[in-house]
Amino acid sequence: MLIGAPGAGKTRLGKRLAKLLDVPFIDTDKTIVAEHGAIAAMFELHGEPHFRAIEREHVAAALQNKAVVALGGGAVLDADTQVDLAAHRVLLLTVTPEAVEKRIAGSKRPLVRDGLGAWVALVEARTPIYERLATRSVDTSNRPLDHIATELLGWLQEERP
Ligand SMILES: Nc1ncnc2c1ncn2[C@@H]1O[C@H](COP(=O)(O)OP(=O)(O)OP(=O)(O)O)[C@@H](O)[C@H]1O
Ligand SMILES: O=C(O)C1=C[C@@H](O)[C@@H](O)[C@H](O)C1
Ligand SMILES: [Mg+2]
Repeated sequence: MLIGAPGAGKTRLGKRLAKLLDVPFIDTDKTIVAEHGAIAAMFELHGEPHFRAIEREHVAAALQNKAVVALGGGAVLDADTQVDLAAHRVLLLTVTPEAVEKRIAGSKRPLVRDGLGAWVALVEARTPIYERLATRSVDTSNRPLDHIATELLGWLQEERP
């Protein structure tokens, strides 16, 4: 399971890891969009609580699979998801504000549309939760994702504790 801030690299790294492990890749943001349309529109039309409830259903379904799963940045806020993650290897991806600034420029992500200040506030508030749930943490700020993926491969191939 991959968790972490918007722009940390969960989707990109998740795809690479799944390929290396030869298992499916599931991105809960993508499965939500496939069923309900754009996330930004869901936030606008129905509000964040509605989105979180749907996100929880998608996370619960995704965790049933033997797959690499990238969770949306805020999925860890759900109490049931926090409980579920205890049974999985959870990789936290971190990134510095400097590095993420380029990545989220012009972003459609609804909670970081107001720029880097909003991103920093969001990440600061969530960091205790991310760190509590993670079994391992990797910073993606200054390294190519391919290197990170290779480094993690051995860890991921180990049996789950
Ligand atoms: N290690 C890296 N080096 C350079 N660019 C990166 C790195 N990791 C991710 N990026 C870039 O940052 C952007 C965001 O990556 P990605 O979509 O994988 O993040 P995410 O964690 O899935 O974000 P979200 O929570 O919004 O889904 C992409 O444009 C990607 O190319
Ligand atoms: O950090 C968040 O709360 C979000 C991150 C994205 O992955 C999406 O799940 C959505 O835009 C909300
Ligand atoms: Mg993503």
